[in-house]
Amino acid sequence: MKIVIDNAIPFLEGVLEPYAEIRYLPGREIAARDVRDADALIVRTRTRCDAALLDGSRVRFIATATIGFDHIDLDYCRRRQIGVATAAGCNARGVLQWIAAVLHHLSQRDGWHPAEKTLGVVGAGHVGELVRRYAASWGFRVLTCDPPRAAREGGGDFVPLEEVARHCDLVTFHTPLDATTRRMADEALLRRLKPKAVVINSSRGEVVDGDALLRSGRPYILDVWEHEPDIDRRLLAGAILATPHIAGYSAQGKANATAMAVGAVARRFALPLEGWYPAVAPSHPRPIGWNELAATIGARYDIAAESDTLKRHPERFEALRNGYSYREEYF
Ligand SMILES: NC(=O)C1=CN([C@@H]2O[C@H](COP(=O)(O)OP(=O)(O)OC[C@H]3O[C@@H](n4cnc5c(N)ncnc54)[C@H](O)[C@@H]3O)[C@@H](O)[C@H]2O)C=CC1
Ligand SMILES: O=C(O)C(=O)[C@H](O)COP(=O)(O)O
Repeated sequence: MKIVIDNAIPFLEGVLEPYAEIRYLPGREIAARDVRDADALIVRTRTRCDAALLDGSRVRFIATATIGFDHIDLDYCRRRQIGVATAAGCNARGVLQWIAAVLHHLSQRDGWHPAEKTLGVVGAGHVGELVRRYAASWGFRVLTCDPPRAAREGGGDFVPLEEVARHCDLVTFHTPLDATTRRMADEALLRRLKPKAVVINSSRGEVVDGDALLRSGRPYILDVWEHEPDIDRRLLAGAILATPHIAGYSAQGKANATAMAVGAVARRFALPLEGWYPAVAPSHPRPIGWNELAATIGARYDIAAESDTLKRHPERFEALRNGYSYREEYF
């Protein structure tokens, strides 16, 4: 058996070698000729898994060590009977920490307390639901928009996007990228936001129309970008904070992702690796009050310094991600 693996997936070297021939390659460079004789792929967001990559190959299974899966053509895989496994929820707490750092930075910069602000959460899955819960505990009034959940759960505690736009001082996007969410923050929506409402995007760059965002004059903070790693320099320059798609880069999030990918491959090919987990200290999920957060987040995660680095060196977007010191999850 042969498995082709993105060489930036951490904690993986040596784990699958006893059971398969392994080839590590940079995710962006994995090409059709590399996967032709592979049985399985373990990828990240950097490998587009579609007909161009997979036609004529013998790949039967793809595990992605990421939450998002918009880089995988699921219809094609279904037609070709290629199994796909994702790492649902793996790094949701990493993103929560990024959001906490963002909110704390804004509160310091603009001199407000969460009790004075309404936060809109668009998409309330693994990430959005955590954000909604913690933000409410910090004192924000939280309005949540998630039409698929509202339909499934019969309304629930959800509001239409229109209401988020009308009432929120900050709007954070946590949807997958698909046909319903591509450019959901378009000219029309951005125009309906409050004039000083801050747009925060850590979902996928394509969820927010970057040109429209610039034209709207709304302040914004971005972790994800259209056309990564060749990001729009005007958009970068105008961001309050700009980070290189690392919101989910916590040590525990990466460990979860690798373990979930290994577990999926082990189940599919009957390898004795069920329950394998890397030697990484587990996270300790716990509530954290706003005061404790304010007193600790700066020492744990200097998001302003990270943003300065990206602004000075946008050409290093991918290198900054690949050389990232994964953050520890401490709540
Ligand atoms: N920047 C980063 O490092 C990371 C980014 N992500 C991105 O964040 C996204 C969300 O992650 P999870 O919460 O784990 O996904 P999830 O699948 O658990 O939740 C997504 C939620 O969005 C909702 N949704 C779908 N369409 C919607 C629409 N049109 N309007 C409003 N809500 C809608 C779904 O009903 C679901 O509840 C991922 O798909 C991924 O693209 C995830 C992890 C790290
Ligand atoms: O999990 C996701 O979805 C993400 O966007 C990741 O945190 C970033 O993924 P990679 O850099 O590992 O592709």
